[in-house]
Amino acid sequence: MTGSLASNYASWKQLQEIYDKDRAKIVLRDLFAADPQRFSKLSATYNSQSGPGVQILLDYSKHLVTEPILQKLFNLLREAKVEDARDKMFSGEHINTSEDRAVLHVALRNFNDFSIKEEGVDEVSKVLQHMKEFSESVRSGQWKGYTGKTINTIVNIGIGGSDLGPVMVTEALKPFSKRDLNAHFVSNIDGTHIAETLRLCDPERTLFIVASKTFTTQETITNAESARDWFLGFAKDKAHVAKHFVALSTNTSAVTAFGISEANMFQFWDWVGGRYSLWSAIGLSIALVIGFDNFEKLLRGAHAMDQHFKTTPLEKNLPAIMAALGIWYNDFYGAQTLALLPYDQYLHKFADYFQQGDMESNGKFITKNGDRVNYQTGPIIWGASGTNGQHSFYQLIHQGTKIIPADFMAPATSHNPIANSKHHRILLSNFFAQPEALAFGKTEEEVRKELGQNASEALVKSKVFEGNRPSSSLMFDKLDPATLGALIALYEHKIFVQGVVWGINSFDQMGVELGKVLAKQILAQLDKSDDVKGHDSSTTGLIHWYQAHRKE
Ligand SMILES: O=P(O)(O)OC[C@H]1O[C@H](O)[C@H](O)[C@@H](O)[C@@H]1O
Repeated sequence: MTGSLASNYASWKQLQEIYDKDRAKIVLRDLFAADPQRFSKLSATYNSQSGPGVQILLDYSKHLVTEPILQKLFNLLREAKVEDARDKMFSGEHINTSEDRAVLHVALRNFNDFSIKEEGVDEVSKVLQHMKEFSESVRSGQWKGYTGKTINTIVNIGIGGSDLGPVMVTEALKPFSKRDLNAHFVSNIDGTHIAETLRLCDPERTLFIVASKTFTTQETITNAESARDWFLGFAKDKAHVAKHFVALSTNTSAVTAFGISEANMFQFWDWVGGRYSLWSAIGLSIALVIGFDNFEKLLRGAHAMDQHFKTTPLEKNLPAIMAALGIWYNDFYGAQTLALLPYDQYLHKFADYFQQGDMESNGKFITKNGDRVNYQTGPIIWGASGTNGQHSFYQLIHQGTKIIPADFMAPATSHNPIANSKHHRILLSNFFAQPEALAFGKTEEEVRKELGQNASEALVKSKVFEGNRPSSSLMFDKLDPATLGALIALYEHKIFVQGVVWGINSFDQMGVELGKVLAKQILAQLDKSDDVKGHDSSTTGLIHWYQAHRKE
């Protein structure tokens, strides 16, 4: 079976030929010199067609592509039937084939716009209403803790998709937050995480949000139980749990078994993937922090991007363009990673968030048909906010031996225009300078001119920047809820398009299971050295070392 492999597409083969034959000719200095219109040709502006107005500029002119290459990349998307797959997703077909599920995070932010027939979709607005009422009651002080005091701290207990989205979004939208409501996020099973967080909490004024799609995740349930024990250590009476614990889940029976009543449960559905769940009840901590109206704007911003993705021809479709460029580097240039580099401190968790979003979605070597791919699939996602990265890892991006495509992003206007916007102007001058330096570098001739005749050969060589290092630049007005919603949806759909081309199922995550199963087996063997059985000598040796050294 090789029918499902992307490398069999005619356009893939043509792209390979171009790469093999012409790549030495793809030089950004020359391409820009030859065409003064390159920026206007290879940039696109997104204007939201609904919801709060959002504009995003995508400049992709500093990429190692020509118009014919782009055309071939779009041919590839068409050959892979991306538009057809997209329509199937939006209509609720069970495109998550291994789990026989629909993939409908778009239904969570749809506001009854597209018609989607799937069980649960008609309940979305009811859950949103529940989230609205609850978040307003907590924020207004109407909701009281067991001693009659208002809530001043929320603790979201969840991991993976039940943690990263709320963490990233609440950080990104801090200017919209209720500053006197503290928000903490506990994810790690390491007892240090919950212990250090509880030190910051007043049991009379803390609300715990247990966020777990399955409500069986070991880390989350263990952390939630420890939080409940801590709380009951003060409150004593189990009846008080109702005022301090709510659950976000698809699993009603496990939630009630934990002791949280159905009235305090916010439901979602199996067609919401964990890493696509911040739009669902999993976003309750977001609604609490920024208010429901802003949460709704986040959703509307994403929905407008959904409309763009659904209706815009591929050549002008931002997610499709970004997906196509990613495939070019990943599969032809052999790039291993994609760096996400936001020049906005509020987006400092953006790369962390899309590490799960992209790598859990497209980190697969088997196609939906069961073939092993003979090409690269999902990239390694990493990054940090600018300008911090410039003082650590950018050296390698500029002069290292690896090709590292990067997405730079920045707002035109800062939420904090301090010192007369001096900071923001310095920040943005770096945002403009880095892609320029990466693309155009500095030639030996330029270095010699700068250093003068007496400079040693070695010094001259060490100061040469080869350039031709590709990047996208994304700009938006100001980071507000709708803009953030659109940006997240943009990357979600980029991931989707790439998964379709590679023929993989972007919506399961079988790869996280094996380690979990082994950990459960090992947990039962940790007490006695004689119990350690069935492992290789390395794992056995490590467990024995731990058993000999532990002091508790
Ligand atoms: O929300 P939960 O069911 O607790 O799942 C939390 C996380 O756990 C798993 O390991 C999955 O790989 C993630 O996709 C998921 O987001």
